[in-house]
Amino acid sequence: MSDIDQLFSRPLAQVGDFVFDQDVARVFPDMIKRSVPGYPTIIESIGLIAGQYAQVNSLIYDLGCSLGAATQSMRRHVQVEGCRVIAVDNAAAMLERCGEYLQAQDAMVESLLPAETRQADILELSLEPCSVVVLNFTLQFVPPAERLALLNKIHQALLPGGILILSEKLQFADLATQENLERLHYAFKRANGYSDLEIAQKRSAIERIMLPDTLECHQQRLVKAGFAHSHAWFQCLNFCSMIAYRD
Ligand SMILES: Nc1ncnc2c1ncn2[C@@H]1O[C@H](C[S@+](CC[C@H]([NH3+])C(=O)[O-])CC(=O)[O-])[C@@H](O)[C@H]1O
Ligand SMILES: O=C(O)C(=O)Cc1ccccc1
Repeated sequence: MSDIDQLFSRPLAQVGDFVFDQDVARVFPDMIKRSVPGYPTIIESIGLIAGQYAQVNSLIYDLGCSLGAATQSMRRHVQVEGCRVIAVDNAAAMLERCGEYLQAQDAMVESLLPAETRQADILELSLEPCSVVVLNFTLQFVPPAERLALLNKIHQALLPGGILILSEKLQFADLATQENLERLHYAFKRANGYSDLEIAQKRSAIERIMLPDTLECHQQRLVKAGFAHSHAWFQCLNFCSMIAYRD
């Protein structure tokens, strides 16, 4: 169903900005697993964590769902009456495949948590009251100036006792730490079969559109958005996942 990622394997005359189009949708499961250290663990754990915080008769949002890996995991783990997942992405090619994967999951497993897809810009979407919101490697693609407003909106929509699960690639203020973890991330990609050319071209494609923040920046912004309590629950190299609590 999904192909091997070879999108950056040939030398390109010019590397344009990365877009979530049909070519990316076709290889995305392979690309993200070979590019993000800890991704399978994060996906499985999102289901587990959501299972602890999902509330009866409430919504769960998966914002920037791509092909719906986090949504599928939550559907496997959450067994709460009247709960429903809304999986949102603004990329038509990604969301179309997400819908197909969710249908395939329905065909394989009985009585899963209901899930629906919605094509929308998460910056414009109005959120209904919800118990769990997932931003799994999505905030890093949102323009930095819009990030606080998005987190504010999420905090306002969360029910008391609700949580935001926020996963991001991290930047480090300390130069040596930044260089060490970046080098290890490249070693991870090399070990997963990417060539130096693929790594360099992918880096050029994402450097203008994917802008990671430091952990401190995330924590301070979460506080500003109203999340008095947050902490990391996972880090592998320069990739991290946090939980932020709506008191
Ligand atoms: N403004 C926006 N509105 C809606 N969607 C957006 C927006 N900006 C970016 N996206 C979407 O956010 C997703 C980011 S990928 C998330 C992986 C997934 N969460 C996973 O659990 O596999 C991360 C990565 O590729 O590194 C893409 O599908 C974009 O179209
Ligand atoms: O590939 C990278 O270097 C990344 O940081 C992660 C990534 C994964 C999939 C699409 C875009 C970025």
